[in-house]
Amino acid sequence: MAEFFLVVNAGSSSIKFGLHETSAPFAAHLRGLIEGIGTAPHLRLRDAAGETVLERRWAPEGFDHARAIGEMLALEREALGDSRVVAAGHRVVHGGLDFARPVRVTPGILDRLAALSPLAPLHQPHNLAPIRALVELAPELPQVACFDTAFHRSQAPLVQEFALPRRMTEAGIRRYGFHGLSYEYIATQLPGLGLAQARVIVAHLGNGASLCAMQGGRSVASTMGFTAADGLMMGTRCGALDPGVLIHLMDSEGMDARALEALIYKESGLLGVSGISSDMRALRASDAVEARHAIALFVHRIHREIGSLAAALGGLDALVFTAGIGENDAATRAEVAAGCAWLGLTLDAARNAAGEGRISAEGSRLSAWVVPTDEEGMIARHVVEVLSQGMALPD
Ligand SMILES: Nc1ncnc2c1ncn2[C@@H]1O[C@H](COP(=O)(O)OP(=O)(O)O)[C@@H](O)[C@H]1O
Ligand SMILES: CC(=O)OP(=O)(O)O
Ligand SMILES: [Mg+2]
Repeated sequence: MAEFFLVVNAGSSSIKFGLHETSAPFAAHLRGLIEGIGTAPHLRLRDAAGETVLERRWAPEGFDHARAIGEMLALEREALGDSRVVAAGHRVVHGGLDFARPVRVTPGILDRLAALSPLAPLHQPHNLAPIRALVELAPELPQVACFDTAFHRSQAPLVQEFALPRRMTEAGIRRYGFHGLSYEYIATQLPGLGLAQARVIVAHLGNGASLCAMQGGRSVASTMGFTAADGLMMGTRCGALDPGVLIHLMDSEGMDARALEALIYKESGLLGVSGISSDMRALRASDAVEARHAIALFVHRIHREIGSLAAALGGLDALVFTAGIGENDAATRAEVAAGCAWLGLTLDAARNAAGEGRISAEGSRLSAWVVPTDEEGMIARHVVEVLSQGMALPD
């Protein structure tokens, strides 16, 4: 009987899941994506060869993350047939101060992770819900939580600090950084590209977006901070914002914490600026001047932050694009690259249009790449690491 890991990666607008083999390279037997939660829910199920085997669409009303989890578990049961799931691995966005590596989930750990939900309101509750659902359905199933924040713990202590009073830093109000499973996976790919020791900025541009400065396979700095609201402009998040704006809105519009949370996480970014959509595909397809303006601001923020991270690295050798926009939107890559000419980047238009591997021109001082991320494969690898430390997989 075939055995698989169930891997679940709940993002802010999507749930990715897969049945992965239990040994390296942890190939996916089946991959599912439910995207457009909140806008236009759409499921695509792919087999091991990457062929689409099922597509489904739902009306957005009432189709929330809980509904998506229910659909995922039903599809998983249907797909398993005679096979079985021997462990589950989950992306959990915030590990706080305590979780710097993946852990096997226990009821006590689940409570500690739930306490971090206010620090990642768009993610943490959605990350924990499938864990709880599986505890109910299969209490004996080993479950492993893998953290987006863990990869960034290699950063120097100074880099992780805000200029706040010391007692606050000691209480854990620090820069954590996110998208760590994606960056960790990309780090495993860099040696194969001849970039093992290079100074690299990885641009994870999805619905959530961040940059990571990396060298020698480790995170040196990142644009995200205490929460996944910091740094770049995103689908619905504003990114870095003068803290004075928040105080002004409290004073002038009487906004409280919940109203500010909705503003900075759900009503801003590409959606708020364009007034059209949080989805880059919709903005590219639109003729509206507001769509072009939102994209221009998105790209401008990336330019600014690339400068900052290049400084943190003391120079830059390579730029890597990944995630939904980074992997699929050649126009965004070209616009980002145009603002990196001063760093010595020239794109090869044909390679950029092809969107795989090296996309910089011959002779470009700074090289540029498209590397598809694999957060799910990284999670499967962590499941094996964690379970082989503590216990054998159940037979
Ligand atoms: N073909 C495409 N062209 C342009 N943008 C795309 C394309 N496919 C996906 N995207 C963008 O990627 C986003 C989703 O990225 P993803 O990394 O899957 O997000 P998340 O994990 O945060 O839900 C979409 O909101 C959309 O903006
Ligand atoms: C941390 C984060 O922003 O994740 P996502 O891109 O999946 O929303
Ligand atoms: Mg994501």
